[in-house]
Amino acid sequence: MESTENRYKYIFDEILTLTDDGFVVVDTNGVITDINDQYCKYLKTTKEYAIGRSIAEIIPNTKMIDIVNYGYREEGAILRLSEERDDENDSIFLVNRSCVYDDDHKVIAGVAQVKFRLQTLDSAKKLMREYAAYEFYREEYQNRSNSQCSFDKIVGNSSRFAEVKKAGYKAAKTFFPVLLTGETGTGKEVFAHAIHNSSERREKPMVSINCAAIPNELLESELFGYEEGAFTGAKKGGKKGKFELADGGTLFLDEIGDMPLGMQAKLLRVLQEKEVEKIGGYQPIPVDVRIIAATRKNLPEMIAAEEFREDLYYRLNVLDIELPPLRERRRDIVELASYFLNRLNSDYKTAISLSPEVRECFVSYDWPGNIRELDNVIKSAYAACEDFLIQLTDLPSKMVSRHHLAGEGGSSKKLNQMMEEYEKGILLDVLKVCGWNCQAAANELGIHRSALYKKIAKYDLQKK
Ligand SMILES: Nc1ncnc2c1ncn2[C@@H]1O[C@H](COP(=O)(O)OP(=O)(O)OP(=O)(O)O)[C@@H](O)[C@H]1O
Repeated sequence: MESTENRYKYIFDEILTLTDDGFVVVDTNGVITDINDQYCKYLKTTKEYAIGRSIAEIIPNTKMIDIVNYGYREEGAILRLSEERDDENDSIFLVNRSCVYDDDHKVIAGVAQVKFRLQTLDSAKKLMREYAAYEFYREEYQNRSNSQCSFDKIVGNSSRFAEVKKAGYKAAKTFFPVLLTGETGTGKEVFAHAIHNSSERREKPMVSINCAAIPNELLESELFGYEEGAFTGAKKGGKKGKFELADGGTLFLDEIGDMPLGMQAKLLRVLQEKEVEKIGGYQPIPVDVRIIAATRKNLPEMIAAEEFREDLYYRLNVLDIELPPLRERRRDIVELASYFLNRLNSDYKTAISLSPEVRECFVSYDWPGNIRELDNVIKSAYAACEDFLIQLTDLPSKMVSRHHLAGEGGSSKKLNQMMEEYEKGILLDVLKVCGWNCQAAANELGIHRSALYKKIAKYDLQKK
């Protein structure tokens, strides 16, 4: 049976072999009794040579002689082992030194531990810090996108828009692809976010790509990624494509109507196979992505003109949601305008409001740029306004001149005529949406049913 002393010697040797650190042990005279290979390798010596020699001979600037002579310990000291090494980082380490006592508290040896993996530890700490920062921004981003883009936060309560929101909410509860159509600035992107944020995928990323904004030759690498060395200028380590980044979440393909035909074929293949092949890669990567596409183009017309693939259209257009232009939901205009103005008021601690004439002008204007245009008009009027009230003079001249056709320079009768036309338009919209159910339409308009009958008679409104 092994003696206790031998047993510990074997264990001690094994520990010195297994560790990544350098270890050296000296006796009370500073003579090396043990040293492991890791330390020898660094010192460019061998165990056979070092053991039995004074440590000062092997490491000229050693402190181990003091440690055993004066009996103290030192933790976390920075050591620069050799001045001659050219790579400075390679010669700086963290060192723990200590003396060993026997039962009578007499110094019997000195031990030094050199942490060669200092750089690795530092990198790990740096990574941890960066990961914490990344987590912070990820949560912030998620909070912001969740708070700004959920269906209950989307402004607009006209019956036409409420129907569209309902369709969006229903779509969010399925996993089918969604095609969002509508003029520019009608809120397609906002809707895409709301669908993602109301879906089961909300904890996973929603990744967006604007197919019109990316040059054709880059679109493929943006969507599918590439392997290192795939082409001249490819990044070291390659690059993940949007499909991979959106794995488990949603990929928003904005302006899909601008995707070149060649790319449409590749996209179709990915949607069919549910896997992507990186440029320069051989292994297909499985991806689980929900697609939401958007366009302001008329895809059926593009299909007829052979500019858009019909098979891709049917893949994308499982659920079709059309965002109505603002002029078809005039009841939302003032609410949206107030929403944008309140946002500015709260940001800049002001209390600016809209004059009744401005409201009228807004309701009668056609808003070709839709909600985006309205947002911009509010911003420029807010900047231009001198009192606490936004007046017609603060609006872009093209809007006011059209509005003035009805007011200034003419009689008030002309304005009345215009207002009546708009009232007629709103009544027709609401009646249409309510299927000509007068009670429902009156409720929607917030007027009594008899008042609605009078207006129907006044304008001679009829179901076509
Ligand atoms: N219902 C809404 N409530 C508040 N702001 C909205 C709403 N819909 C859209 N917006 C704002 O209007 C602007 C345009 O919206 P968005 O970018 O979603 O439109 P889009 O239809 O995707 O436009 P495009 O086709 O030009 O890309 C954005 O600033 C958005 O925040």
